[in-house]
Amino acid sequence: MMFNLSLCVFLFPCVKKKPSKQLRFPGRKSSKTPESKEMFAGENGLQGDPRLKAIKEAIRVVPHFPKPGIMFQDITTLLLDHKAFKHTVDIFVDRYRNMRIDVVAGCEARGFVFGPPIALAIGAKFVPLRKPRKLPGEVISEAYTLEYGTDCLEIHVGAVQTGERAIVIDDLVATGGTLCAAIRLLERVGAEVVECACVIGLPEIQYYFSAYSHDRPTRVMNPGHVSDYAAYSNACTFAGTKQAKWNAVVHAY
Ligand SMILES: O=P(O)(O)OC[C@H]1O[C@H](OP(=O)(O)OP(=O)(O)O)[C@H](O)[C@@H]1O
Ligand SMILES: Nc1ncnc2[nH]cnc12
Repeated sequence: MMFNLSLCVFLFPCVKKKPSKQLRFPGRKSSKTPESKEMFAGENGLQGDPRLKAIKEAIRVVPHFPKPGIMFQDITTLLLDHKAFKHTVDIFVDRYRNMRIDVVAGCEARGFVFGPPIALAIGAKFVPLRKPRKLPGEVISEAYTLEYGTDCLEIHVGAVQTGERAIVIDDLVATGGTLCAAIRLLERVGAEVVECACVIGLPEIQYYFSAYSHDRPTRVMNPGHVSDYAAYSNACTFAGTKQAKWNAVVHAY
């Protein structure tokens, strides 16, 4: 996996050196630990729920897209299966409907697919976090690093009020860079980020987020794979910034 170290140091000043072997996956035989499969289901009464299997089976995995080595998790096939798509939204709605959520923030582009139906169902506003130069009003921006490149997210100033309770929705967490940028944006405009929710979690990020962070969970349903170095960087970002006290724990399926 290509990784641009100078960019990493610029974006994530808490990352000073490459993770040691021990930091990478100590004691792990496989990235798909039994605990990881059980945590989300256990906490949400979903253990053995056939909907999770249906969701996972509806997601197509395309090897070597958009670059050699990337196992691309394609949610467009999930959208073709209206039952599996509805199950996906229902699972998140069940979790968030009684959590006093004011804001559902979706990350462009695939967070725009899952975020709005969740927002409508729980009675929250939907706030798009967009790629640069797409929002017409006054914006603030956050740069981040991805599994296969770098990017930036923006939010409209005034879309979220100080003290509002927000969740961040996306289809997938790979390195965690997008979620980190989304959290930073929402916190800069005064929101309280309660949780991040993704349909798909890539297993390596689960390890790093579990190792480096604590209280604020990130909810995911399905596993894939990821650049562990970039995941490490983003987990360190959580641990090394003002968000340290409510970081993320990813539960992969
Ligand atoms: O955890 P990360 O390493 O940040 O990667 C996850 C992000 O990458 C993908 O989006 P992408 O930026 O490719 O944009 P797209 O949805 O417009 O294709 C995906 O939909 C997530 O938003
Ligand atoms: N492996 C992957 N599949 C789909 N979207 C992604 N975004 C980052 N990594 C991805």
